[in-house]
Amino acid sequence: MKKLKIADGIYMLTMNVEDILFEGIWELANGVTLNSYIVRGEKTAIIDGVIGWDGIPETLYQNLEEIGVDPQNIDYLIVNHMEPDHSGWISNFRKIKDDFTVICTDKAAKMVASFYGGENIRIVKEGDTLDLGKGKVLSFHPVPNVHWPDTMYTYERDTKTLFSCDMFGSFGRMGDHCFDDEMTTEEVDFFESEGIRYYSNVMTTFTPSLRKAIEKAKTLEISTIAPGHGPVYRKNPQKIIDDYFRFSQYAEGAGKNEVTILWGSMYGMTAKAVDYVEGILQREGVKYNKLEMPIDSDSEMVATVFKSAGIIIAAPTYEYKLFPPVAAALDEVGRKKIAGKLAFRFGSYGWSGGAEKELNEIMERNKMNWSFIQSVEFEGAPKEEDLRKIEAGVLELIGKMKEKIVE
Ligand SMILES: Cc1cc2nc3c(=O)[nH]c(=O)nc-3n(C[C@H](O)[C@H](O)[C@H](O)COP(=O)(O)O)c2cc1C
Repeated sequence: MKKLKIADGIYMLTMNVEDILFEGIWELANGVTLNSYIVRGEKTAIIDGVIGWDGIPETLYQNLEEIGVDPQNIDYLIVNHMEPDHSGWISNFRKIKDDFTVICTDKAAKMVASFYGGENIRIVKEGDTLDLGKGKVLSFHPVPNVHWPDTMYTYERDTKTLFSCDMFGSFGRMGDHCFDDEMTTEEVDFFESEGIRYYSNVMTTFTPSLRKAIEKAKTLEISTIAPGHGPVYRKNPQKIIDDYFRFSQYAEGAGKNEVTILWGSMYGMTAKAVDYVEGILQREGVKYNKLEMPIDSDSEMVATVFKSAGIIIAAPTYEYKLFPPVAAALDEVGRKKIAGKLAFRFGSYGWSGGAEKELNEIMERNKMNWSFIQSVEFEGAPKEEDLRKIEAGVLELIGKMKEKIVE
């Protein structure tokens, strides 16, 4: 666990977590950080926490003492969001001390009580403040359904620091550089990409609420954004606000100037056409990603489809339906409410077809509202004539996707 000073009286405790399935689902190819913050006036508050710490109260003691904080002097536990990756530490903290006040929204209070047992909970509403002394005044700003219904921002007026919890967070382990002003160009790109992965895997379902949270952030004068996951932005907090707005557009069908081929093939017939399409994309100078289902992870798949302006679905018919791993992938994208994408599908069948029908059902069921270029289905191996039709579809996609590009 790293301990860093953010400003006078404000500290960050951060640890990298790897080898877990985030939310029990998402493979973290590059890990994630869990960030916790301490604000010290005459009184001391700790904002969010690190998952269960390591379950050993002494470690928490040691880490706090290294930044000059006696755990016995922590007066307030601020729970911006009750999800156990931020609040799992409450039980362990109780082993050290039990006379503290939990500060949270009304919705979180109910959950704190049901998950950890609830005493000394102070419910806060929009604009309520907590004066810690020595000029440190915290204010609270609910941002419901930024992930869970209970979420709030905590804002420290003296240093203009926004503790934004899941909002403005990203996946990705942090090395020595935890602040935006320390990062190399590669690290900035890494966290942008991990931000997309985080937004698409965890947040995109709540895009309308995230838009409201972006608006609420704009009402606060912000010098520093300190999220629950990922780097702290103190040089240019506007960057992550702008990134999040752009990501919210990806959820509605915009994307980077790239195509994602979401594909699967049992015996290589559809794969032949995928190879052919790759040649076209290379010839046309279009950046593309290939995701073979079920081999690629859902985390990668959702992130890559989410950020792309054009989607090519290549999958055959299987038992009168769409090849199941591709159908499952699209269903997952639909559950995440990734809507409005521009797409083109082709695939092989043996005798009846049926893939197309299920594709339409998935789109309908999830209200995805994707725009499709006329699909191409072919019997057995793709013939010259099929490849010509596929080429026409790909070229139409490349032409139309220009309207979708937001970078
Ligand atoms: C388990 C299985 C089920 C299939 N079900 C159908 C079907 O319901 N209707 C159909 O037209 N073809 C069906 N096929 C045939 C495939 O769609 C056909 O072999 C196609 O060329 C496979 O393309 P691929 O090599 O890209 O996987 C099935 C094939 C397999 C192996």
